[in-house]
Amino acid sequence: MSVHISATKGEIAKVVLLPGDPLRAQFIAENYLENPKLVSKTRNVLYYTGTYKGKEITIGASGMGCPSIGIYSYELYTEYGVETIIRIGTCGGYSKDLKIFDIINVDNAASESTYAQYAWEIPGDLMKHQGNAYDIINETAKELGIVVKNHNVHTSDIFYRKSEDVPAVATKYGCTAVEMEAFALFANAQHLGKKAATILTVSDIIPTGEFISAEEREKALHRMMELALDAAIKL
Ligand SMILES: O=P(O)(O)O[C@H]1O[C@H](CO)[C@@H](O)[C@H]1O
Ligand SMILES: O=c1cc[nH]c(=O)[nH]1
Repeated sequence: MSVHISATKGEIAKVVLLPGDPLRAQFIAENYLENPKLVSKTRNVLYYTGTYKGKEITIGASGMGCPSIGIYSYELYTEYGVETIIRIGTCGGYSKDLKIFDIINVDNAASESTYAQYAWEIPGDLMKHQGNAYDIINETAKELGIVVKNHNVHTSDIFYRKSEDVPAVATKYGCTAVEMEAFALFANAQHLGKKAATILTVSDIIPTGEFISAEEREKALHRMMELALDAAIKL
């Protein structure tokens, strides 16, 4: 039991899939895991452990933003012995070159966030994915015939903003899309010597204003879910 997760130590698997949304975690667990067991519901942030193709996997939520994923990923790595976290999230495309439902396997997350600096004294505005999960996701995508884009993304603290211009840090690193957690996840994993990857489905195209509904964000991300699960069983 940690401050924000009520599971007992043996109830969390070594590999955890981490969407932002607790109801997406519940949907994946109930539709893909064999014998899913609810192991934590502190603050209504749901964690389930079950098996997928015979391997034990935990699926839980990170909440939104660097502070929230910073807490959950730190407790999972340090209090539950988790070795790998794969974030499975949604993102907004900065250009019309991306299409709704495109999938990105994040190489680097660029951010204005002070999280890495102030938490772990890791300087700079770019954090890389950690360990071999990224490569395994790419290999698994090939096997499943799923097209993934290996892009840098922008991790922002901001969802709504005044200016429609692409923020400078995103331009600096060629980020094609924006989300809100990968930077802090990668920072925690680097500091702790753990593995972390982030797979994102494009849910909004910022220049055109296209977007998918909250229900689709919860349920219609099947290819990303299958990719993450089939990669997770190799980790
Ligand atoms: O769909 P999730 O995983 O929550 O990810 C994205 O969606 C949320 C914003 O709507 C932020 O958490 C952002 O990173
Ligand atoms: O952070 C996010 C996630 C989805 N769509 C956005 O525009 N931003």
